[in-house]
Amino acid sequence: MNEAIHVRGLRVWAHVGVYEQERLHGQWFEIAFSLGADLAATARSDDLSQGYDYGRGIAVLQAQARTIRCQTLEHYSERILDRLEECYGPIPLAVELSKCRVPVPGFNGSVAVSRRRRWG
Ligand SMILES: Nc1nc2c(c(=O)[nH]1)N=C([C@H](O)[C@@H](O)CO)CN2
Repeated sequence: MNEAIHVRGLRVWAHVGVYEQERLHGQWFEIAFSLGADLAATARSDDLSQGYDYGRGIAVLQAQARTIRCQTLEHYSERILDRLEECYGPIPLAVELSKCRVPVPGFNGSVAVSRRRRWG
């Protein structure tokens, strides 16, 4: 993929987790997503209507986070890709979804899954 828009650091509170407590109380996630796209038209014209507005993707994922209920990062990332595809059409998409504080005793790191559709 030669050209892309990268959105990083989108933090959302979502009710996702294998444990019932995670789904009940919710927790922080961080989303990074990329839109594989030819940016030349917007670059030449300086006209966003000829390209991809990353603000729309941010807004749809913020809205999704408020309502989604599921167990695994894998499934949540699939649903994120579904939403981005609804928003932008069948373009190359990539997402990295991180759980910011993982409820595993003695572990203070984060975990992430990365997924792609139509990407290289
Ligand atoms: N492959 C995965 N493994 C686990 C997940 C997950 O989403 N994908 N989630 C959990 C729990 O929700 C975690 O937060 C604490 O154990 C466990 N393993």
